[in-house]
Amino acid sequence: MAVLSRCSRAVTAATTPNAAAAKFSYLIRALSPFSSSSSTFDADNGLNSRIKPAVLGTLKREPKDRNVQWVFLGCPGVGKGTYASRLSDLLGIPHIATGDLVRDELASSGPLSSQLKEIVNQGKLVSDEIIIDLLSKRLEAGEAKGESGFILDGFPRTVRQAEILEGVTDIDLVINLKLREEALLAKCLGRRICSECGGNYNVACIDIKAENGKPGMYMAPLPPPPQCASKLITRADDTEEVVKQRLRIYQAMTLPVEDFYRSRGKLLEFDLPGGVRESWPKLLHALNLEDEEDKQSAAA
Ligand SMILES: Nc1ncnc2c1ncn2[C@@H]1O[C@H](COP(=O)(O)OP(=O)(O)O)[C@@H](O)[C@H]1O
Repeated sequence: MAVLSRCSRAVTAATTPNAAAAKFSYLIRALSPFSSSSSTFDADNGLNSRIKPAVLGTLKREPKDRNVQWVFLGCPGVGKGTYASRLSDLLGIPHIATGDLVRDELASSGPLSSQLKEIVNQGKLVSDEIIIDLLSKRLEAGEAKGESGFILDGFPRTVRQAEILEGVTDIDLVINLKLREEALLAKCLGRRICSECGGNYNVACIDIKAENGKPGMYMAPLPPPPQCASKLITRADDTEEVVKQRLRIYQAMTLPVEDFYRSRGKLLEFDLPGGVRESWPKLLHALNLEDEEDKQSAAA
């Protein structure tokens, strides 16, 4: 769509968040024809009662409703990809991970490839312009296939990215995944990806003992299915040094994004109580989505 490529170019040229937002607006408005039907958050209620009606409202899929537009926030290794992809399967909404878009670009040996490789392998953030350009193209391709709604993972990662997104579409809910710091590094180092299907697994077995009044935590490994076992690869940026740098950059650049959404009443804080088996049902409960899973299991 011409409008979309015009917008990608416009964002590249923009110098301030407002200018970028104004130009980028063509893009997401074109992708979200129903973006004015935003969720209603009741700031006077408690967190769950504030979130649940919004979630339910967007799941009703009444004729004029669009699909949900959610964002996953959280430190490297917290499990954004795992939970976003499960929710994407459950709700039939695309899971768009900007880290995957960057890795696809790296693998393509396109013009950006060597520039990106250097940035990513040092644990640094890619420029807002490049990431918005990659995201625009992904959204455009999705729109052409009739996609509606999204679960974003890894975007926004700076306040400027959040301002641009907020300026152009309504994000219904931001799920902020939290995990004890001791577990994050081990989770990144244990991460394995199937080179064929892209599935995410983890060989780390996290067993934090209770200490000084703090409870222990156990997270079982997430093993690959037999067909993926011989095709596992490790991300080049999942080395100890680079993960530590990514964690530092998260604190500096992405923590303020949590505040950005918190102040707008869109942030759902979710403390992961353990591994997927323990955490998934609790996350569904927090999102009031247990019925969706029951329906899916019954249909299977
Ligand atoms: N929104 C973004 N802004 C800038 N850089 C990004 C963004 N998303 C991904 N990247 C780049 O891609 C890398 C991998 O991203 P991701 O897979 O989301 O990693 P993480 O495990 O650190 O959450 C990041 O370290 C960064 O270089």
